Amino acid sequence: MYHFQQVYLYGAQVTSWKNEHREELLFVSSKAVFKPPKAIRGGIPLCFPQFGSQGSLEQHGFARNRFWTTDLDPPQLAISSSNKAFVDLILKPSEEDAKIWPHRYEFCLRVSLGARGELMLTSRIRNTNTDGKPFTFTFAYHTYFAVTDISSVVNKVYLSTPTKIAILDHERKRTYELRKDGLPDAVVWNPWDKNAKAIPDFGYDEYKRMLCVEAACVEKPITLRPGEEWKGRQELSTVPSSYCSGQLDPLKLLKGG
Ligand SMILES: O=P(O)(O)OC[C@H]1O[C@H](O)[C@H](O)[C@@H](O)[C@@H]1O
Repeated sequence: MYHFQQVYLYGAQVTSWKNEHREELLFVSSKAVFKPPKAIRGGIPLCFPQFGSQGSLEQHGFARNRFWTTDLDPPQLAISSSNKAFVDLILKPSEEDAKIWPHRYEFCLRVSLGARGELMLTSRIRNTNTDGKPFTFTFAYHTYFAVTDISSVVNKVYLSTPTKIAILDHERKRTYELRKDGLPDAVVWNPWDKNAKAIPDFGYDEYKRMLCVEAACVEKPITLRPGEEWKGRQELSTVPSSYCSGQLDPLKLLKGG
């Protein structure tokens, strides 16, 4: 039995995902601030409509800093027998948002937990502009994975990555599997010691126990015309093995189904 402890509606951010041993699989800083208007340092913030600082908006866009509401009329999505526990959330622009990003949209997010404990996030973004104008955005699931001890990781954007990514935690003999659709890029980030000290909501030495692997669409921004919809999906699961143990070959994992 897996435990899905918390879906935080602020920023529609998942802040906890536990396995059958009640071990936390996501990292949240001990100094994280759970108070608007600030993104929570950890979990899975959503970056929209801008990833990073390349653009006129605040870093990673505003979606992670907004209150979302429960979507009472969600778009039709297939519900399999193994995917019955879910919550539908929606974000629409406020008048203030429209001043900094002059577009109308509906961002529908479904967060679901599968029978094997897999955590799935499906984002559907629709252009609802009535002035006939298209809009363009970049996007990422900025997932903070909890790891035992970070070894050698650099801040990099990988373009056109495979749809499956494996993150190996040798010490815990745990491998995270990240599957993604509609998200061709992947950003790997860890602030490391000096930068971590400059982040106020990040605890001393906590950089050693986290790794962000972000399923993203950053190289080629997405453009939607009115009425068009984009879908981006991320699925996280774990397998109790590691490359070191010889039970899992990452190359086979990436090639496999
Ligand atoms: O501090 P934040 O705005 O949450 O951003 C945290 C980090 O996110 C991404 O991974 C970027 O590549 C980093 O440059 C950035 O520092």
